[in-house]
Amino acid sequence: MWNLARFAASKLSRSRRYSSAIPGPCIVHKRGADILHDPWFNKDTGFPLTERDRLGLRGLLPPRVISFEQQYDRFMNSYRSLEKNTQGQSDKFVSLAKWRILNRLHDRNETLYYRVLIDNIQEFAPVIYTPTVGLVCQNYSGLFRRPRGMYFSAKDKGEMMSMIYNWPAHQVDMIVLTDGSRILGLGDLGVQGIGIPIGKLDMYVAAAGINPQRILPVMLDVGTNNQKLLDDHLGLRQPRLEGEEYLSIVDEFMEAVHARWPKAIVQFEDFQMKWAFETLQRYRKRFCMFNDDIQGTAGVALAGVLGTVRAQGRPLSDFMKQKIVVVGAGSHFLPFCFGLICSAGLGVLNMAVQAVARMMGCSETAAKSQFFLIDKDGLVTNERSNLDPAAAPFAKSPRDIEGLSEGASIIEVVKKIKPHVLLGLSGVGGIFNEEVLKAMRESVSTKPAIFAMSNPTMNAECSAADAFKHAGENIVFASGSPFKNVDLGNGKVGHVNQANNMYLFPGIGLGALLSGARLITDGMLQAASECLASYMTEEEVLQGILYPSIDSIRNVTVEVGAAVLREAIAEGLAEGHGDVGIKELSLMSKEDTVDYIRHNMWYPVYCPLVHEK
Ligand SMILES: NC(=O)c1ccc[n+]([C@@H]2O[C@H](COP(=O)([O-])OP(=O)(O)OC[C@H]3O[C@@H](n4cnc5c(N)ncnc54)[C@H](O)[C@@H]3O)[C@@H](O)[C@H]2O)c1
Ligand SMILES: O=C(O)C[C@H](O)C(=O)O
Ligand SMILES: [Mg+2]
Repeated sequence: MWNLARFAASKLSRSRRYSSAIPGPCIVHKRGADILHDPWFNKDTGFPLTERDRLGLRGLLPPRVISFEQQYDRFMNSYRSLEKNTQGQSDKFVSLAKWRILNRLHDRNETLYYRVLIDNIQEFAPVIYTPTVGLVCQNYSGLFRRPRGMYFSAKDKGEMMSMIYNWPAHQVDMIVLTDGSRILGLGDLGVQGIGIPIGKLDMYVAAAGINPQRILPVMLDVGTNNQKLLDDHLGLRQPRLEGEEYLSIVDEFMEAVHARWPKAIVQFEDFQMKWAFETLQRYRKRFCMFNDDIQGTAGVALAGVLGTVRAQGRPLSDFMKQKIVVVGAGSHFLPFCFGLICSAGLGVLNMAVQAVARMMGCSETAAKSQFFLIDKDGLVTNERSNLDPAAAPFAKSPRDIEGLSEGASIIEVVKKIKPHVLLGLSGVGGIFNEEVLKAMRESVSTKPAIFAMSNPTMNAECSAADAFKHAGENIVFASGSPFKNVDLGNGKVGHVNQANNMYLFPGIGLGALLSGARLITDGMLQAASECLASYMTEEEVLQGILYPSIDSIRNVTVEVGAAVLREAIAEGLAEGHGDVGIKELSLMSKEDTVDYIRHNMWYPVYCPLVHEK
C-alpha cells in the first residue's frame, strides 16, 4: 500500500559507498591454456608469477606481469584512441565500434570488463545497453562471433529439461528471457533479440552486483514474422508459433529452469504485449518472475510522474489533480491496477485512476477525469466501435470532454486538456512534433512535464532539444534513451532525465534474490517504485531532476533492493538466502538490510586462483 507518511519521512541514505570486499580464493578445475581461454578466470598479463607456476601458465604469456590498474588504463587508452580515430564517422559506425571493443573485452576478461563498466557506467551504459543494444540486435548476424547465453527453439520441444544441463555453471540466480518479438521500439527481431537479455544482465552485474557467473541470458526462438529476417538470420526460418503451441514452449522452458535452479529469478523482457500479459498472469503465482516492460516500467514512470508534482512545489496529494495524457496504450501502466487482468491496449486510464485512489484514499470517480489515453487510433472513448467490453468503463465519454471526440488526435487532446504531463510509450519516433510541443506551453502546470519514454533514440516521441525549444525552458523532461542536457543559453541548462526501467529492475531482482522470495508481488514492486520516487531530494526535484544520475545506479539499486527485501519479509514470502535464514532477515533493522544487500554485491577484483582436480 502506498504510504504518503512513509514517503515523506523517508530520508534515504545517499552514501555512494558500496561493497568492495576482496573475494577469497577461487577454485579452478582447469589448467594452462584452458584458463586463458576462460573469460571468468582469465587475467591476461595480470597473472602473478607464482600463479603462473601453480596453474601451468609459465611460457604461455609474455613474461612481464601487468597490474590490474595498468590493464585498466591500457584498455581506457585504447577506448579513447578509438574515439579519436573514429571522429567524423557516422553515429552508427562509432556506436558499433565502441560496442565491439567492449564486447571483445567481455569475451576475454570478465573481471576487467565489469570493472571498467562499473567505473564508467554513465559513459558505457549507452554502449552496452540502450540505445546501442538496439543497433546490435538489428545487426546481430553480422556481429556474431561467439555465442553468449542459451538459445531454446521451437525445435527443442521435449528436450529442454536435458538441455538446461548444458549450461556450464552450477548455480544460476538471474535469468533474462526474451522471445525477440518486440525489441525496444524496433519490432520483431527474432533470435537477434538475444542482445537485450545480454545488455540487461550486464546492468544486473554493474548495478546490482549479481555475480556474472550466475547470470543467464536466454532467447526463446519460436520463429519470426519479420519477413526480412526470414531470408537471412541465425534463427528458425519459420513464422512465430501462436496460441497453445507458443505457450507450451514457454511452459517447458520455465519448468526446465526451475527443475535445475528452483530459486532462479526470471525476468521477461521485450515480449509483444499480448504474450507479456499472458505469461505474467500465467507464471507470477508459480515462479519467482516479473515482466520488466510491464512492471519495471510502470514503477519508473510512476516515480517520475510523482516527481513532477513535487517539481511544481506541490504536495503529493495534488497528484489526483494532475491531468496526464498517455500516448501509447501499451502495457506500461498495468501496475496501476495491480491484481486486475488487463487485455492488450486497454484499461490504462482506469489503472492510473486506481493508483490515485489507492494513494490518496479518494474515490475512483473523483480521480477519473484527470487521465487521458491515446492509442494508434487516437483518443480512446466509449464510442469506439471495437472497444473491448472490459475497457468500456475506462474510456472517456465524449460528453464529459466537450470539444473532443472519439479518436481525437494528440494535438487536439493537448490543446483542449492542457495536461500537466504528456507521456509517450508509443514506440513512434517524433510523434510529439513541434505543434504538440508548442501546445504544451499552454499547460495548466507551472512545470509542464514531457516524458518521451520510447526506445531507442530514433523512436523517442521527441528529442530533448526539441522539447526545450518548443515547449519552453520551464518544462521537466524525461526520455527512455539518453539525451545530453540541453544548453539553454545564458548559462542555463535544460536537465534531461532518463526514465528507463534500469532504475528498478536490478533492485527488484537483487531484493528478490537476497530475500529468497518465492514470488515477486505487487507489494514488492510498489516498494521499489516508492523507494525510487523518494530517492531525490526536494532541492533536486525543484530543479527538474526526477531520477538519479546513472553514476549512482549502484547505490539506487542497493536502496531499491533493500526496500523489495523488506517488503518480501513483511509479506511472509522471504525464505532466506545462503547462510542467512528468514529469522536473521526478520531481525534486521532498515539499516541492516541496506548493509546486508551492499555486502552481498559482487565486485570485480582478481582473486587468487587455486587449482583443484
Ligand atoms: N523507457 C522505458 O523504460 C521503456 C520501458 C518499456 C517500453 N518502452 C518503450 O515503449 C515503446 C512501446 O512499447 P510497447 O511494449 O508498449 O509496444 P506496443 O507496440 O505493444 O504498444 C505501443 C502502443 O502505442 C500505440 N500507438 C502506436 N502508434 C501510435 C500513434 N501513432 N499514436 C498514438 N499511439 C500509438 C499502440 O496503439 C500501442 O498501444 C517501445 O519503444 C519501448 O522501447 C520504454
Ligand atoms: O530496454 C530498455 O532500455 C527499456 C525497456 O525495457 C524497453 O523495452 O524499451
Ligand atoms: Mg524492455
